[in-house]
Amino acid sequence: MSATPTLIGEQLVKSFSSGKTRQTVLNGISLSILPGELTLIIGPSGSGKSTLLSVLSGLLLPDSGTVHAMGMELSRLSAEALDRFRLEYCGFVFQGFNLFTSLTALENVLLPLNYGPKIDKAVAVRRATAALELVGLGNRIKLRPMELSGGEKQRVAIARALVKEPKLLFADEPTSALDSHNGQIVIDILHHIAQEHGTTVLGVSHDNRLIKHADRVITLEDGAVVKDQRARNMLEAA
Ligand SMILES: Nc1ncnc2c1ncn2[C@@H]1O[C@H](COP(=O)(O)OP(=O)(O)OP(=O)(O)O)[C@@H](O)[C@H]1O
Repeated sequence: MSATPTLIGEQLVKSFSSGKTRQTVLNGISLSILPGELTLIIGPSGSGKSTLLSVLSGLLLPDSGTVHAMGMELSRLSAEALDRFRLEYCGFVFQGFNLFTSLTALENVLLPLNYGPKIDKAVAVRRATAALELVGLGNRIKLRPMELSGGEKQRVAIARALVKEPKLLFADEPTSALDSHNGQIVIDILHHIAQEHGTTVLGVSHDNRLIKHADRVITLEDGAVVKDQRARNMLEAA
């Protein structure tokens, strides 16, 4: 594989204190994530998956170790530069959709375009519509979240994350609120985005049914990587 990693974590350590106890959640993790692939981090509850995603996306600083994203070392960025980095390069999809209930699908997807360089309203509407078409919702752009199914809401959330064409797309449990059919649609969309747009897509899931849809699966246990497999090898092992 000759692609240059877009996301590199080196010796990442993160602990949380609660009262007098201190829990080490990331135990010196090193990993490199490639563009154009859907990489899935799996592992038991509490193994550190969401914490790792937060550290790799700059939402959380590690106690020690470094994250290089798109060639920048995140711990060296000021708070403002880190905000700019996330606005410019990152899209986020979460389990709970986080849509504004009073806004239509189109209005929800338009929101991120209000931040960053100003663009013409007609251009913004065209881009938001294209993002909704990409997730198969071109005919539902005027509907509000309560008129959409869970799977459709998550697809709106993906369109909102995609509208700024992020280089890095982070998805934390994107399918856990969905039934298996809708979960599969969502993971197929994430896979498609990685392959067709060269986006680095990094997802976290405890849903083992998603494994076969990923290009690469990294397994965490107790804050350490215990397995790192490519799809080809997983099929051969099956
Ligand atoms: N902000 C925090 N303060 C204190 N402890 C935290 C915090 N965030 C996470 N933890 C603890 O860190 C451990 C790992 O949490 P994390 O959410 O990363 O695990 P996970 O593998 O994503 O779990 P799940 O699959 O249940 O979502 C857990 O024991 C959790 O309680």
